[in-house]
Amino acid sequence: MAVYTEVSDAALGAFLSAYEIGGLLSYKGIAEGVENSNFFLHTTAGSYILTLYEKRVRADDLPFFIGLMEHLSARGLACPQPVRDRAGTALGRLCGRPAAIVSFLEGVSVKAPGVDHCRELGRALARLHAAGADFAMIRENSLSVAAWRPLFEQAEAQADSVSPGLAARTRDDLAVLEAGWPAGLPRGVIHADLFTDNVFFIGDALSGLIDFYFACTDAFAYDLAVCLNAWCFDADGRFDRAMAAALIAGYEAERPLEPAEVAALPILCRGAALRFMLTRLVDWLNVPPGALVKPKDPREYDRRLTFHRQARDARDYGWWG
Ligand SMILES: Nc1ncnc2c1ncn2[C@@H]1O[C@H](COP(=O)(O)OP(=O)(O)O)[C@@H](O)[C@H]1O
Ligand SMILES: N[C@@H](CCOP(=O)(O)O)C(=O)O
Repeated sequence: MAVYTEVSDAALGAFLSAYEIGGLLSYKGIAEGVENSNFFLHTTAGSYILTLYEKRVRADDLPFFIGLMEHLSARGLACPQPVRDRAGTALGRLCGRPAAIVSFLEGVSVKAPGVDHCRELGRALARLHAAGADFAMIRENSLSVAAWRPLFEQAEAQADSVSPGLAARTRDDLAVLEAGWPAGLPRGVIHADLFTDNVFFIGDALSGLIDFYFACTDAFAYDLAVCLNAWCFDADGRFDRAMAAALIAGYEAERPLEPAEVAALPILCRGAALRFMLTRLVDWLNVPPGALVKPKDPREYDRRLTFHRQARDARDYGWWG
């Protein structure tokens, strides 16, 4: 359960008094998520999500995240809409943390996605990229290639205790990725963390995207690479090319990839896998005492890297041109 900061009834009541969202009927900590503390709020006016921003979220970045959700909602993308208080502010402070209230989205995340889910996801990802095109703010990706070696250095000494040989494998990956990381690809607003738990469906239809707290300005194809990693490996860690083909086809139905993006897909996928392996590894080795959180397993992404290391070109990822 990701609740790093406990919120008392009294503190929440005082915080909510600044908003026009009715009287509080109930609230509870949300079991899913790993980054922030999230609470489900039920008020006389409806349902909302309260987020207290924790560790990896920099306060300076919050105006980007809040502004982006407002921008995307205004363009019809189904994503959380920040709620402003009576003073017109969407960012407050609660229990010593920056905090915001956003609209509640209906839908459920799929644990075992299929081809149709992947096609829908691809379309939604391309629509997100299009809807962000005229968003004025810039946020560089603070978890891109330059951040990976410093992350690894935090965990290097203990890496082999998590998986034998992990330190050496990671050193090799870093050398390849730092030498060959592509520059100059089409870029704009990307989600950068569109895992299955951040995508809601109602029946077979995609109903919303959540969790924009890694969103940034980076290569569109890197976002696709994050999704290929998160959606297209089965429970045993085998890559499912049919799901990947559907994801890419869904994306290309809205926004065809440029040749340079197609050529870069293998290295982008390898880099995306390393990024999640490293943040998971650091978290795995540093669970805060008393935190109600289940860290995610870095070994899942160590296994994905085995696939990416031997991939030759975009066809290995289901792209058929
Ligand atoms: N706007 C929303 N509508 C409905 N549920 C939400 C919303 N935002 C978050 N949640 C719920 O809270 C969980 C954790 O949110 P998330 O933003 O992924 O947290 P974290 O950033 O801590 O990983 C989600 O898996 C979902 O169940
Ligand atoms: N998606 C990341 C962890 C971030 O968690 P989220 O709940 O914010 O998606 C991972 O799987 O490592």
